[in-house]
Amino acid sequence: MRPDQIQPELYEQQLGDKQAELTRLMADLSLPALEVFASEPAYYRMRAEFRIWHDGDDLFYAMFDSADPRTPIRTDQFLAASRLINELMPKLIDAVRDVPILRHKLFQVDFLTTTTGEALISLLYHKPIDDEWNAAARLMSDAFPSCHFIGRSRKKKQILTRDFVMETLTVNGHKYHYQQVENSFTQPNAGINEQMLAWALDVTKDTSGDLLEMYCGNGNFSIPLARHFDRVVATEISKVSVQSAQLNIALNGLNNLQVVKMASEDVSAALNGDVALPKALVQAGMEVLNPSVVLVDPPRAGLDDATVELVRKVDCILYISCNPETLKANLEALSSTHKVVRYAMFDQFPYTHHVETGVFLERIG
Ligand SMILES: C[S@@+](CC[C@H](N)C(=O)[O-])C[C@H]1O[C@@H](n2cnc3c(N)ncnc32)[C@H](O)[C@@H]1O
Repeated sequence: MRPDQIQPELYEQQLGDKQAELTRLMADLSLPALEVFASEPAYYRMRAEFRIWHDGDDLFYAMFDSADPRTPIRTDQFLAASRLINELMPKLIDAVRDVPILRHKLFQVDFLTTTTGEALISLLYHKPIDDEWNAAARLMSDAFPSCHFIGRSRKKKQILTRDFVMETLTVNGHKYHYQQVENSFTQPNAGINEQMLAWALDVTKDTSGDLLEMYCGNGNFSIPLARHFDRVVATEISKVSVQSAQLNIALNGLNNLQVVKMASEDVSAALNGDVALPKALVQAGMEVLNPSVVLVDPPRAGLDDATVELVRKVDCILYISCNPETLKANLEALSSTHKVVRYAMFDQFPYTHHVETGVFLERIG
């Protein structure tokens, strides 16, 4: 992405263009009216990554245009990133510039921030980092209260204080607390995420019984949704995300949500009866789970055939998608048993062609 693509004065127009594009793509499907959720037009991304460009003893943040990937675009401020990232950007460059061990061979900086004012800053190096680097980084970090620093070089990660931030999201007046770990999946646009969570609570408000969730990440959806259900079993492939989800369950005082580390393919094979139920699913209470809703939030590839067959067995399907193309293919496959009763577009990634979509399906007849 080029920084000059962020043009808040054109926000409404780009949102309208995206809505038109999504409507064109989905034209063959039978869908209810589209609910459109707008982003903040600027300062909406809680994380951002920048390359570092060196110019003699000076250095600056750089971004690249995919059409011209060799030419750095100096990026002193980035309107898409949170206000806190914009505040930290010049402060960090000033702190690093005059300390050779921090500056030398620094090639990337990653920021992860929260709506509550915490920041995690990762400094990535093309050189080994050692105790001397650690001491210099600690000295620098004194000037950055509420910031946590990580140094990375090939095969080495030095965590100065911690490698996560604590986020609090407010949905319908309730506060939900989440640990978010460096390099693990988190929804980038906190404002849109709060709107997605409110929408997921709204579409499931009249359902009761149990919830089965796949691709649960750090429990982003599971935690607010658990209040609508008797029991929830959620699954996820990433060990780090599962550990965060376990912590987040405790942080939010839930006792009806179990998270299992397992690939969706294995969950589907077991629940479709192709293989015996793995011990981890038995221990999570899957044998007695009677889901009235299944929630899926897969990566861009969408649902594989076995997972489509699994979700088809459940009366209601809540599907959050970051790729309308694969969503469309999955909806076509599900159209013989389910109909879409709610349909929403969330502008998670303004000024890009990416769009996040939510659909809620009910069994036909
Ligand atoms: C789009 S993210 C959604 C995460 C979460 N629902 C959220 O809102 O933050 C997709 C998640 O699917 C997980 N994932 C990717 N491939 C998977 C697989 N084959 N089986 C299970 N989980 C997978 C990723 O680790 C990631 O956490």
